[in-house]
Amino acid sequence: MDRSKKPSAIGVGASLPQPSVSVQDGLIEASLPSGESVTVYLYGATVTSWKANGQEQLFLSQKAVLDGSKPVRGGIPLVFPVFGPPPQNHATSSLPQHGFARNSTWEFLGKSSSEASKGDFAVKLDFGLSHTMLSEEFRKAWPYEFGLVYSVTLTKSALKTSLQVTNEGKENFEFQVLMHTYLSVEDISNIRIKNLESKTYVDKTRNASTHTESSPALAITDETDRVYQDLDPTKPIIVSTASDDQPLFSITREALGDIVVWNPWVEKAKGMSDFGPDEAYKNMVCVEAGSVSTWQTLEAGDSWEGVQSIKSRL
Ligand SMILES: O=P(O)(O)OC[C@H]1O[C@H](O)[C@H](O)[C@@H](O)[C@@H]1O
Repeated sequence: MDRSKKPSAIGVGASLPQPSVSVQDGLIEASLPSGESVTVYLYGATVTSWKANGQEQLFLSQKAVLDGSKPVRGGIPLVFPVFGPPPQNHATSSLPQHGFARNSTWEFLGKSSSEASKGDFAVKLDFGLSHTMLSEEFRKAWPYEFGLVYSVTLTKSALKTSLQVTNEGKENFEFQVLMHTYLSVEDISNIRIKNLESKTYVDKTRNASTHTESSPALAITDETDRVYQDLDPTKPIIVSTASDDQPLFSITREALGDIVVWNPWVEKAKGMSDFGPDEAYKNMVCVEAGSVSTWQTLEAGDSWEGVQSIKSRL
């Protein structure tokens, strides 16, 4: 008799559904028994899909390039160590727009899972990037010894992304960081963004002029590219529907005091070769948690951590 095939009490227990993680061809996928899932490319450690409540929550352009030849247009690209075009006469001056994190290949450091209560799982995926892993071009352009650990945690109710930056060298460096989240929405005209009222913002569509937000519920009706500054990270940014005031997303942050709101609208969308279809600007809004209005200085040996947590359809 083949005893190895005999069912046992332990065997029955072990067959209860568990989170699963698959790793193949530069792609990590995790899913929970309750149906939520997340997909992360090693290229850029870019989250490209997050499914919750039976629906995709992130926008990914149909023309997004996924072969590692350019940053992914959609999902959650990571911006580090500079946001936007680098300033002149700064340590980041020779880097491309938004730095190198989104266009470098990260390593998968591993997974862990926990069960808060019966059947309520969390699965965490960790990714790493360090100085020696960069291309020669990026290493030369930003010669600091750094370590990044990016953790993506999927639970039934939320997707949490946290980035830890460590200065592993002997000299201080300055950085900016941003989680460039492309949220998927059905119809941009029915979207309102709350909890920005009375905050100062820089409008990049109007010569980087400074304004104060007057609206309690921001509507996107044109090209929008604003950097809201000095928010209370623990106060959630709420993305809701205009028609019935239903909350779609709630975004809390730790140590990420700025929020960028971006929608390319008609002309800019047409002008991006990797954005498509042209009309897809109606189905996305970027609400990007970051620390970009000033520079973080990291002393030798020190670490810093920024966290974003997105809940969907509360
Ligand atoms: O085209 P990318 O380099 O991906 O940048 C896309 C967008 O990112 C951010 O939201 C910036 O505020 C925008 O100014 C920029 O256009």
